[in-house]
Amino acid sequence: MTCPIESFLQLDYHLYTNPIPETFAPSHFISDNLREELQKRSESSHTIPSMPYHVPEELQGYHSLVPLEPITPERRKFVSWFSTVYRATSINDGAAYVLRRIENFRLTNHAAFGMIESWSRIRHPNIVRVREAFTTRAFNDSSLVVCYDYHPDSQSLMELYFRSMSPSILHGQLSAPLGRIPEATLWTYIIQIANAIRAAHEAGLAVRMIDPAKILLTGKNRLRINACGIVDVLLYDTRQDAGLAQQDDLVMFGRLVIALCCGSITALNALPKALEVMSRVYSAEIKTLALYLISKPAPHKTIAQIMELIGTNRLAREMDEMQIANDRLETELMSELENGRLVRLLCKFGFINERPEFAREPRWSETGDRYIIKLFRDYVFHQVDENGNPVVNLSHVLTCLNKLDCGSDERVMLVSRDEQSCLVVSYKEVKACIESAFRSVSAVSVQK
Ligand SMILES: Nc1ncnc2c1ncn2[C@@H]1O[C@H](COP(=O)(O)OP(=O)(O)OP(=O)(O)O)[C@@H](O)[C@H]1O
Repeated sequence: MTCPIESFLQLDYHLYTNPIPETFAPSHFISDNLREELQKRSESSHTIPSMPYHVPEELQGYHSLVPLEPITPERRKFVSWFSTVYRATSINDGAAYVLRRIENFRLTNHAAFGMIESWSRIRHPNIVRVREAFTTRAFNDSSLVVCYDYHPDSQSLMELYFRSMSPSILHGQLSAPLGRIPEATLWTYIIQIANAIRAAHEAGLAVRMIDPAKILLTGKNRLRINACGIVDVLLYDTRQDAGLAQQDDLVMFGRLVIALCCGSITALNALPKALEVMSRVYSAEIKTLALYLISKPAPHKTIAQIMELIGTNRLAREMDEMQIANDRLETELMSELENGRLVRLLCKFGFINERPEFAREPRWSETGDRYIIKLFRDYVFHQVDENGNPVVNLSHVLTCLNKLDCGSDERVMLVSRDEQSCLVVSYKEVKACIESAFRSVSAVSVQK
């Protein structure tokens, strides 16, 4: 989770959708699940821990720094240094980013930042984008800071699959894995990680850290390798040949696959037992792939070959799933597109109806175009039943607004509240009235 500090305020997401009128057709709006997911992301981007924390007010063009993890005594080291991750807002574009600070790190060779530049040129859907790096004394030490894209409400594979487990499982006593990852999901993960490694290797880089704590799940089954480039800077002086480091990537990848299959990060310490668990639970192909990944380096052992081992069938299936997910999102987007259009129409209504400046001039709203708009507003929103009770029918409202927006020739009978006047007009005519009334309001308005 991006905000693991427990005392954060929790929102009840369903308050946004309840109560749902009986006539409410859910297909008019994005699904509750997607709304909840997006709402959580938005909330994560704004939450701050309630416990006190000390951060510089401004840091090389970033402000509003917020730690994304509690600073506890049992912190793990990042290579040989302690690190802290902050969310921060950029002064340049107002967007949120992640700043990973390596504490007490003294940069001896400025050329090391060349590696960050190389990483920043990689734009890949399975790699958290690297933005820039700098050193700073703003934390009262010499710190290295690397800036990454921020993925709100993401969770690392470590948090998702390993941290909630009992210490015996974390420390290698393998039993049937708790919360076993379905094989289809595992293949999705394998393909995405392999794809990220492929992008890095093709650019002549090595990922150097394929660790469950540094792989983020940023959406449903969507992985991104995080914290790229830092190890290149930290170990710049003792850097390894890129080819050897790339071979190491494949071994780390194999270890990760075994850990995910067995539900233990130390599964490799008892390899025969781990392989037995894998054979029991997963297909032979996963075991073959994992064994090949952890095998000794060889000239032909490359990420391209791993892709071949994964097989075109699986890659094609993954592509199908991605396109289906894309279609689903486009459909959801379409319904919100309609809503955006309708909100603009409603705003126009709001600007025109019951303007207090014209209150002393009833002719403004009681004659011509404006009168039609007033009656139409009543027709859309203020319907009553035979007993005079309000009718709240969202479908009626949406249908009318859609017909209005497209200027349909369909006619509608508008009746005044005192039932003394009655007009038959087309939606097209009402639309023209709204346009003209809106134009006359905006002509005398002070544009902001
Ligand atoms: N780019 C990012 N976008 C959103 N959240 C992130 C990003 N990078 C890290 N985080 C979140 O910040 C927190 C700390 O990240 P970090 O990589 O230090 O993980 P960690 O679990 O503390 O690992 P370690 O034990 O190795 O320190 C995690 O909750 C992680 O999900």
